[in-house]
Amino acid sequence: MVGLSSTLFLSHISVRGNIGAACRRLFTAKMAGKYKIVMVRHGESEWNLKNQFCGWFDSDLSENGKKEAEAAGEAVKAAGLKFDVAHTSVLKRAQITLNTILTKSGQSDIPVFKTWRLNERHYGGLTGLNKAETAAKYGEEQVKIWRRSFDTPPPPMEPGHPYYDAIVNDPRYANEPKKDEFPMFESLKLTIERTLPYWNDVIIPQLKEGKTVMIAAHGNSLRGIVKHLDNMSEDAIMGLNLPTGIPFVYELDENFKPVVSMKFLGDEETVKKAIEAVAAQGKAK
Ligand SMILES: O=C(OP(=O)(O)O)[C@H](O)COP(=O)(O)O
Repeated sequence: MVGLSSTLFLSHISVRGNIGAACRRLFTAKMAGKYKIVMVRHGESEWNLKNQFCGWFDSDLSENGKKEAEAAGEAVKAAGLKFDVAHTSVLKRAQITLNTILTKSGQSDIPVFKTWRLNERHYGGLTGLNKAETAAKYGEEQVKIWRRSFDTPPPPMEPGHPYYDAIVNDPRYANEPKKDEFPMFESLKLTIERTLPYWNDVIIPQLKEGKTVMIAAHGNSLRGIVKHLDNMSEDAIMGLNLPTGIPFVYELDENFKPVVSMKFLGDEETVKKAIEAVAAQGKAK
């Protein structure tokens, strides 16, 4: 289990190799933001455990992932974080993580919004493939491009794909996304294009009302939000990997620019190891 230490503290680590941004974060971390938002990638899923590209497949949490979600809830409670509203995707690994966090931190009665716009990026034809086997077949460099490039999408999910029907004909998508915008693959760029409208039209207005917001979502849908908030370059975002089940805090100024950026609720060494483990998933072994 990628656990949080029992003596929790807020770690503030640089994971992007961007010295200017790191200095800005260290400097601004001392300033109080006007708006607060806490994000978390769901706990480890069954498919994370099996090292399979998951995307829009609705994988359960693994036993370890359930424990990570509980630890995340304890961390939120220990940090004294209280939310007015929460947002999550339509996928159960994010929803269960959110429910667990809210229950553990004694705030399960807040409004929860669920949207496909916070879904993980659609991994197209890679969905269900083992990442290490894919790296052995196509090369680690190609897998890194598929996983982390900004605008190179994975191959499309064709109608004969083993998970095509389960995803395209899932009743939860009966109303949206519309058939003509239903993705068959997504790059990070495309993911951001459908996530940002939700950020701007739903979440920003709630922040403006003075609400503290929680988001439980996915590695790449959250990387898109982080790229936007921290104004990261396409190169810089390639180096960002998000660990499962470790919440992180943003505080924003009146212009919605971060004054506190990606402050993890976990000890620095644990967070660093969890991030490195995600990055290593694309190795051929
Ligand atoms: O479904 C996925 O993300 P999720 O576990 O955050 O939902 C992807 O398989 C994550 O894979 P990546 O880290 O190779 O982009």
